[in-house]
Amino acid sequence: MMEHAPSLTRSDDSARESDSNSTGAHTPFDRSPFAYGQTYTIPPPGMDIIAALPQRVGTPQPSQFRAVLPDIMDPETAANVHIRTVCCIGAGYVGGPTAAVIALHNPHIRVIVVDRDQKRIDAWRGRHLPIHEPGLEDVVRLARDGGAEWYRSKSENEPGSTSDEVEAARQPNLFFSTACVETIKEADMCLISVNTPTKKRGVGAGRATDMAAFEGACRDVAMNAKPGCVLVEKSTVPCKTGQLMKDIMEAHRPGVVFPVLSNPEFLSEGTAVRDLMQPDRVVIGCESTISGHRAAAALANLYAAWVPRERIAPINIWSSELCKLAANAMLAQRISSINSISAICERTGADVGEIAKSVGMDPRIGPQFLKAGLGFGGSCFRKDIASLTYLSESLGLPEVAAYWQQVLTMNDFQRDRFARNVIATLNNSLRGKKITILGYAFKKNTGDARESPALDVIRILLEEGPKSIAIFDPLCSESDIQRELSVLEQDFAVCTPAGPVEVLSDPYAACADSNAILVLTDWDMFKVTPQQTAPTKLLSPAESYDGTTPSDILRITSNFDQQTSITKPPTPPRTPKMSPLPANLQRRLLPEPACPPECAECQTSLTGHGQNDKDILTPLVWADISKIIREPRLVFDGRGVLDPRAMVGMGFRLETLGRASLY
Ligand SMILES: NC(=O)C1=CN([C@@H]2O[C@H](COP(=O)(O)OP(=O)(O)OC[C@H]3O[C@@H](n4cnc5c(N)ncnc54)[C@H](O)[C@@H]3O)[C@@H](O)[C@H]2O)C=CC1
Ligand SMILES: O=C(O)[C@H]1O[C@H](OP(=O)(O)OP(=O)(O)OC[C@H]2O[C@@H](n3ccc(=O)[nH]c3=O)[C@H](O)[C@@H]2O)[C@H](O)[C@@H](O)[C@@H]1O
Repeated sequence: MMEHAPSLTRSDDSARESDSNSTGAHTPFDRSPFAYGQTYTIPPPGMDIIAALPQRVGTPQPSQFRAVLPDIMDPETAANVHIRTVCCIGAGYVGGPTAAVIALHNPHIRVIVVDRDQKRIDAWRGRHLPIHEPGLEDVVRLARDGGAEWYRSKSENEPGSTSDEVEAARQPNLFFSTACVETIKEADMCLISVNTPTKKRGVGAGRATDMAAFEGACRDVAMNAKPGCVLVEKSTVPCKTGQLMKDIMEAHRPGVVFPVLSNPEFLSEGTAVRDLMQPDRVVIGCESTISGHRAAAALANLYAAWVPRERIAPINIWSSELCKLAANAMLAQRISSINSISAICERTGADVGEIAKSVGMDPRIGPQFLKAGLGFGGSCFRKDIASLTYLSESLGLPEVAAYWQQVLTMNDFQRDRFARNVIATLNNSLRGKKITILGYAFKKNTGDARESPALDVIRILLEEGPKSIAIFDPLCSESDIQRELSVLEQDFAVCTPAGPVEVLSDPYAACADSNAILVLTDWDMFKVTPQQTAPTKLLSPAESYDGTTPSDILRITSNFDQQTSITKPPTPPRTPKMSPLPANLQRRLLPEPACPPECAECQTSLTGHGQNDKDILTPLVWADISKIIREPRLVFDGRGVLDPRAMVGMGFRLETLGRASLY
């Protein structure tokens, strides 16, 4: 292995490395971006700011070394750093899919994903992947399990030809392991994609980034990596974290060069595979040193296996770190902007959907991220804006911090006023009342229950002491939802047997006898289609449906005056499974034996072998729901997914964020 190690030492670059003097500080917030042992004087008006930056004695000016630096996009430059083994640290929503797509497109490279969480690693190795992402299963299977040899008739490509040609079997090149240290020792490149949440306590609590996991991963690398191993920040980190990494490496391995790159990830959950397969851009931030450029070229080369080179953007490392925070902040800012307008709409009779449409038709603005609703959730927007706010404050820019803080304030305002409207509409009391929550995930097509807007809504509702809160989500598991809700346990009994909150796997059971239904996720299955406006056949309990599985029939026994039994609509025929792989790769997938009948995951998990992504989209029959909820059939649409006319036509009273009430 060692013979293939990237053979960079400090002497290669000593004249040109732009490392700064370390202050030994532990987070980039502890120091000004210009500090690192130097002072910076604000230049007089009109003076070139770059020219005013302090220069280290003996450090060549950028203009001096630019000419001798190799071109990052030149494949020959990449050839200077031999990448045979990539270690991806962190097998989460980013690490797993990213590693899988890199491995798929670079069959000659071994990609090993490591994590300390044994359960997660076991799941990645098994048939039920730990995360649900459309198309992910096929990508993982081909890279992890290898592909069958394939006899391709030449006539497929050359009509008239009769001879066959063989595509060799594909060897597995994606591995999952808990052996972090051993894998780091082998790696030529380490992608760090561990979690970087907001600090919960201590200095900067609630805003600063908790770098503990990231620093831990860096220390593991520092103590074990081969000299010259390329370190890649994939996690979203505060600007100047690259310096922190260099400081950690220098502390443990003085004098050894470890090039540091920033390669932020822009994928969205629910579309991760598509985003990775067809990225808008791949940003690679590097230092202006020979080792930095060579390392960046090597990473660019991995991506160039499937991403057009013009979409790979080599930039300054600090710009790269900051552009990730800026991108998330600006996307979130659009959501808060349209949500602020939605509040005005409700008081004026304007319709926020119409406004978003007309505003978005201006090509300078564009239609995306203008969907009003409960505001943004998920594990990233809030923490990244908090991080940007904290960074701004640390840099002595309170006005900038206040500007971005307002995006978060507006987000909180939105879910707060939504929940308060529910309470007000129910006569300011939830005592003895049942509330149904349809959708817990922070957005559709993901089973990620983290940082859901639903949590804030539930917290406010619980203050009113409802009789019960029934939650249904097609993909979030009961255990994940309960884990998220457990943060409320200090104030309320929540999911305990005596607690009011229950997670149900059947939407009709969740809605039965409810005083109000709250739609909190934009799942397609909640949308109203013509099919959903027609009730399915209602059966009396006596003539109930003789289906074979309990979930095919729902008998709702409520304290309604009449007992009703309702059949669910027939399950639509299974649609062919969506695969991101081209046909020639799909047919090389190795057959997977079925799980044993007692496989617990098969009963509960919606991910894994054979799972059809469209199975989770079986539409809800609102006409049936109108018969099982209490008068006045209140529905609160927090995501703007329900058609007002259709809902009112079915007898519902509908309240939608950003629209005047309809009933
Ligand atoms: N979730 C998303 O859609 C996106 C997340 N990001 C960023 O990517 C980073 C990772 O996010 P997720 O994948 O969502 O996090 P995650 O929480 O799903 O996964 C992180 C994994 O890292 C593991 N880990 C932590 N420290 C470790 C160590 N020292 N050694 C080995 N494993 C370790 C944890 O056990 C966990 O499984 C974060 O910085 C996030 O901001 C960026 C773009 C999209
Ligand atoms: O850094 C990250 O983690 C990622 O964060 C977001 O991706 P994600 O959070 O997965 O999902 P989004 O589609 O951005 O939605 C975020 C939240 O905003 C809400 N949203 C989105 C769009 C909109 O118009 N309105 C709206 O309320 C969604 O419902 C969801 O709660 C970004 O879109 C990704 O580019 C980024 O990589």
